[in-house]
Order: sequence, then structure tokens, then C-alpha cells
Amino acid sequence: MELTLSDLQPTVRPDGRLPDATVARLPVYLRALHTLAENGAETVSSEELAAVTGVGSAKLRKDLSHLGSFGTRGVGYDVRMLVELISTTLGLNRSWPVALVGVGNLGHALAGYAGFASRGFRIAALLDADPATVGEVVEGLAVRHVDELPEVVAEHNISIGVITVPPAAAQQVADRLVDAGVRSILNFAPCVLQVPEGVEVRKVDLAIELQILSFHEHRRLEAAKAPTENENGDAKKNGVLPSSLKPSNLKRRALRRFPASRADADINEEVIGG
Ligand SMILES: NC(=O)c1ccc[n+]([C@@H]2O[C@H](COP(=O)([O-])OP(=O)(O)OC[C@H]3O[C@@H](n4cnc5c(N)ncnc54)[C@H](O)[C@@H]3O)[C@@H](O)[C@H]2O)c1
Repeated sequence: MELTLSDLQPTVRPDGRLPDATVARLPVYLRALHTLAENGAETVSSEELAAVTGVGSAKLRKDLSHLGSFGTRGVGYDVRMLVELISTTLGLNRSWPVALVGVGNLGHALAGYAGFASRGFRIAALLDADPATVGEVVEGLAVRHVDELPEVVAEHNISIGVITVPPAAAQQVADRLVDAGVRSILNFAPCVLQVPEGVEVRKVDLAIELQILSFHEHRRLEAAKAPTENENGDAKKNGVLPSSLKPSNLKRRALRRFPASRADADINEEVIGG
């Protein structure tokens, strides 16, 4: 059966919201669908899309069912239609003006990143506090002083603020963005921001991502060093927590080393167990 976009009615929750986890996965599906479309694919099965996005196919089908059930058995999803639907759901069928505060190393790099525009985000303003930077033209935009934030937000109808200042200045910049009327903030500074209810903050922290990778590398190395050390004595490969890292053994070792400090030895099994 041929379906048109008007047949695709998102089935969001009664409160008008999609589950947060679904929202977080939609951009991942969208990126994969763009690649499929560029390679000439017209349809895609849920299994194929699941494989290229690394999401389980049942979860993927459930996510897409929130947007309207439109996959055709034996044919799959219409790639173009799915791109439209996800883009509309994410509000990407318009361009969002973004203000970036902190035009240092990272700010310069982000200002020059072409990927924003192609995904629906336009850097409309750059701001900084340093008189040496204010007035500099970066990617065709003259850097404005951060004191001008309220005027800049009104002038460009800014909806999203990006913070790329040092952590010590990030809260103050967030407060200024909120006072100026910005309700969505992307924070690159390694700190937690306090914002009033109704303001969305997303944090990007490369160091945290690297630390998570470090944990997995560490596990792999430990498993390779002691392949026979798991509980059954099997020589299992990756993904097995070696006994030296097992929470119970870590706890025992810690208690041996620091017998007076039971609290310190109370290791969070959930975190270590992965
Ligand atoms: N999220 C990540 O993965 C990631 C990666 C690298 C850096 N960072 C973080 O990004 C931030 C910027 O890093 P960088 O290397 O570009 O630093 P930088 O020192 O090169 O640039 C910071 C800029 O912020 C400006 N600034 C300082 N206080 C300000 C204020 N109150 N208002 C407006 N502008 C102000 C400075 O004048 C400077 O131009 C830091 O917090 C850093 O830790 C994050």
C-alpha cells in the first residue's frame, strides 16, 4: 500500500512527549538514513537499520512505532519518508539560530564546523568576554561582547546557546543565556550547570567518553592477561570481567589493605560490574 506523509501521524504520549531514550536515538537513525539515501537506497528493513545503527531491531521498531506505524511487511520502511518524519519530529525542518559563547580553541573549531548547517543549525552569533577577541571576524561573523547577549538573542531570535568557556565561567554564562531568554543549552565545559525548570541542558564531555573507552580497554587487557581466571576456569575472551576486577575480590583486597576503612572498601558493584 502506498503511504503519504499525511498518513504518518506521530503517536506521542498524551502529555505530548516521546520517551527521552527514543528522542536520543532518533538522530542516530536519521544519520544512518541520510547515508542510506545518499547511497541510493529507497527502502530499508528494520533489521538493516538496526544493524547499521547498533540498536536492537525490536527497540528500533518500538521507537519508530511512536512516530506512526508505517513499515510495510516484506518491504520495510520508505527511507525518504522516514527521513522526513524523523526530521519533522526533531524539529529539523527549519533552521535553528545558535549563539556560541567562548570563541577560544573549541569555539573557533565549532564555528567552522559545516556539519551544523547541514543538520538544521545555523551559528548566528559568536560572543566572548576577551576584548582581544571581540570584533575578530570568525567564519564571516564579528565576535560580539558577551555583555551584548540580550540584544544578540533578540536580534537573531536565538533558540540554542552553546557554551565553550572555561568551567569557572560556565555557570555565569548559562545564567546570562537564561536571563536573555535562551531555553536550550549545549554545554562543552566540564561542569554541572544549575538552570531553572524548563531549560534543557545537554552536556558534551569528550573526557568522559574517553574514560568509558579506557574502562573497556582495561577490561580487554585484563582478560587477555588472565584468560583462565574467570569463575568456571573457562578461557573466555572479551567481555569477561577478570576475577582480579570482580567487585567481591576488589572489596576483599581493599579490606585486606585498609582493614580500618570498611566504608572505603564498599565498592559500587553496579559500576564496576558494567
Ligand atoms: N566537551 C569537550 O569534549 C571539550 C573538549 C575540549 C574543551 N572543552 C571545554 O571547552 C571549554 C573551552 O575550551 P577551549 O580550549 O576552547 O578554551 P579557550 O581558553 O581556548 O577558550 C575559552 C574562551 O572563553 C572566553 N571566555 C572566558 N570567560 C568568558 C565569559 N565569562 N564570557 C564569555 N567568554 C568567556 C575566553 O575569552 C576564551 O576566548 C573549556 O571549558 C574546556 O574544558 C570541552
